[in-house]
Amino acid sequence: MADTPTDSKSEAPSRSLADRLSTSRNGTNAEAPSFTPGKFSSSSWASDNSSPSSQPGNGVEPAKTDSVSPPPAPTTTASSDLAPAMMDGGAPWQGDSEYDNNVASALDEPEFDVNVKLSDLRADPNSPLHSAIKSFAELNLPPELEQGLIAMNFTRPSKIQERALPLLLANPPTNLIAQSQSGTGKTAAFVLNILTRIDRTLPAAQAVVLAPTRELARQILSVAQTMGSVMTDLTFRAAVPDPEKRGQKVVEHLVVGTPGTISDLIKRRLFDVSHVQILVLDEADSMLDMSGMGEQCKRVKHLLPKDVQVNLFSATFPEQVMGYAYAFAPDPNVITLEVKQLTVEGIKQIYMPCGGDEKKYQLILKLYELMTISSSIIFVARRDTAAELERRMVADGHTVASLTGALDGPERDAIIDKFRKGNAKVLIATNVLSRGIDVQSVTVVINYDVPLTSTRNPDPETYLHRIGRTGRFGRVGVAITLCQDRRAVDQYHAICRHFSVKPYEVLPGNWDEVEAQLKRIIKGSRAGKNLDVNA
Ligand SMILES: Nc1ncnc2c1ncn2[C@@H]1O[C@H](COP(=O)(O)OP(=O)(O)OP(=O)(O)O)[C@@H](O)[C@H]1O
Repeated sequence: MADTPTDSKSEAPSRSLADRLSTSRNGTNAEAPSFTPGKFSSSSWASDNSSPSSQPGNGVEPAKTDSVSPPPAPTTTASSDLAPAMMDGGAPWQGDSEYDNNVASALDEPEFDVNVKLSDLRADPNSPLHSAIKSFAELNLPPELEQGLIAMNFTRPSKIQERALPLLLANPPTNLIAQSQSGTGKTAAFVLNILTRIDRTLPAAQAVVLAPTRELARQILSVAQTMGSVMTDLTFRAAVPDPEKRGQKVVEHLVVGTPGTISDLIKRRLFDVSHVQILVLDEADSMLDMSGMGEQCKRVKHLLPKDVQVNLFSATFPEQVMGYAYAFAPDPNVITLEVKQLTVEGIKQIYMPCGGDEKKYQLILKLYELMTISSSIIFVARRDTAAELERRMVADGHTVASLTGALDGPERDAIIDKFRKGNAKVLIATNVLSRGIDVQSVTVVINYDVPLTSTRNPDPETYLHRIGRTGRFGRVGVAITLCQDRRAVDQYHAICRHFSVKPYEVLPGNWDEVEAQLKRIIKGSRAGKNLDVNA
């Protein structure tokens, strides 16, 4: 098992992937993938440029309503055959316990000519980034928080922020179940409510946010710290497994953590929850999954004051968890989306049938040869697949890192931080990273394995969350799913049918043609429309 994060410069021969990957960040915007460095110059993905997304409006229901010579390819094993410890996340969550190189490219045009501004997206009432109001000021937030929003560079609310905030901020506090597409700003919605309600003169914990992984908990905490940066005396605590903090009392105003750690702190009387007035579950549908963290979340809630305001946020609320959601957050206001509204138009969805596991591995190498990618995540189903894929890619000269639940907390923190900083450009991950992680430079997500549930059925929710690691807040992204056999193709199509999505099929083989197709797809992204890639 390649437990060590590899960014192995010593082994990197002539073809270091990192050398060919551009860190194309411009302001807060990441560059969309382009092709064949040297031939195809990167487009200027200027700040605020992106493709339009056309999502129907959110419906607000008011209240009550993986070298050598040659090693085997990383295998894709049916999840039902797995020792549970090999799996991370997905459905259900495992918790925090946690070639020919002859591409005669015709892609020598300097750049695509279509740019669509974020402001255009915001003007489109069907976009999830649209809001009727022009600024956060109209939400009557405390002035210090407006300063925090300036620190975040947020000028206007997104649709979910515009709709959720008035419901969250109203008094008496009411529970909320809120759904909005990936990357549309749900974090800010619940953090703003929390920061508005905390009484800083009271030196006690007043808000608890539960997240499924330490990475997401740390990310949420960091958003809150930035937003609350001008609020003097506001204190924060990450409650994730951390040997250094074991035994330390929780006295901070806002506590963000994983449910196991938080319930443990409360039970050991290290966390006085008597002043907690807000409980937020991010990725609430996976948190409430009774085969996952549901019991731990219930336990935490039962330890909190009875009148706590409960906020459940996610991009997905499958029908089977809605009952748990209503029981967990009684009498809520509800903001929901129809299933066909859930996919983000800016994320171009591609699948590539590739005829076997070894061919799948070769395809990965080829894709990284063809595309100049800012940052990318390769999702795999199993920890051993991640380890083997990492080992092979490194042996083949690529610089990659991998993050799975097999690593201990500090190792995970170091890897995700390195990826965020752009010091690792390719991250191989299990589903432990499929939800919530916001790294704007991620322009490509590759599903090395079609996401499946523990019962080996197609897993649309995990798919949606995985591909949602790209295309954040109006940016362009590409999601490529590799299908090693007919069955995987069928499983992929079942997922697409679930979301009423018509994916692009790109057949490997003729690499000139593959390159041309990918180019057309991305061009279509920038133009905000689906082009006929076979045209
Ligand atoms: N009003 C805003 N203006 C500009 N950028 C924003 C705004 N709100 C959020 N963002 C940015 O959008 C990105 C996505 O936000 P966030 O991570 O909260 O999305 P999310 O809806 O929680 O996604 P997911 O479902 O994947 O968890 C972040 O980089 C955040 O900084």
